[in-house]
Amino acid sequence: MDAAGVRPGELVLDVGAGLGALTAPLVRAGAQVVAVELHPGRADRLRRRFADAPVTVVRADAADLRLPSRPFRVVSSPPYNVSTALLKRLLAPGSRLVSADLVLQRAVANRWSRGDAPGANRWYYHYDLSIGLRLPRKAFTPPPHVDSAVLVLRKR
Ligand SMILES: C[S@@+](CC[C@H](N)C(=O)[O-])C[C@H]1O[C@@H](n2cnc3c(N)ncnc32)[C@H](O)[C@@H]1O
Repeated sequence: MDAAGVRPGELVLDVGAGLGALTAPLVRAGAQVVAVELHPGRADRLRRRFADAPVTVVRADAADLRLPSRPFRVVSSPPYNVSTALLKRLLAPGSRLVSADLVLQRAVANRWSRGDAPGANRWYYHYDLSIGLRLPRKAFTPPPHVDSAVLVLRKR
């Protein structure tokens, strides 16, 4: 969250919002948040938890996301199995994405930051991609089988 540098009033998507671990600090930073969550029970809990906050909860598949028509940022820890589909969607022509800070499987984040992802060369004209915080598996409960890292995208 600190590294993302979200400012008050910015529109931020939290994709795979879970129970709101990132949604809550985004609200504290003053963001207008769209929390996307596929699981119906978690989406309901998010709605209840953020009923009085500037949070819109959308029950949707991250791989099939409708993007905002105005500039937006993404701060998210999405499910690993939709990482590639989500990145392609965020970087598709016409996207108003300004920046993204995504917790991904480290190998996937490294591949994208090296420009070694399918069709990746296209977006290097428009975005800088780099590796941010490295997160060991023990940073999560329960620990996954792989390490993670934040893939940082910034529009040039
Ligand atoms: C890795 S957890 C992250 C939860 C929370 N953001 C956090 O940092 O603790 C991913 C979340 O994505 C949700 N999810 C799984 N598949 C999804 C999909 N296809 N679209 C949207 N959300 C999905 C899961 O239900 C889960 O809550």
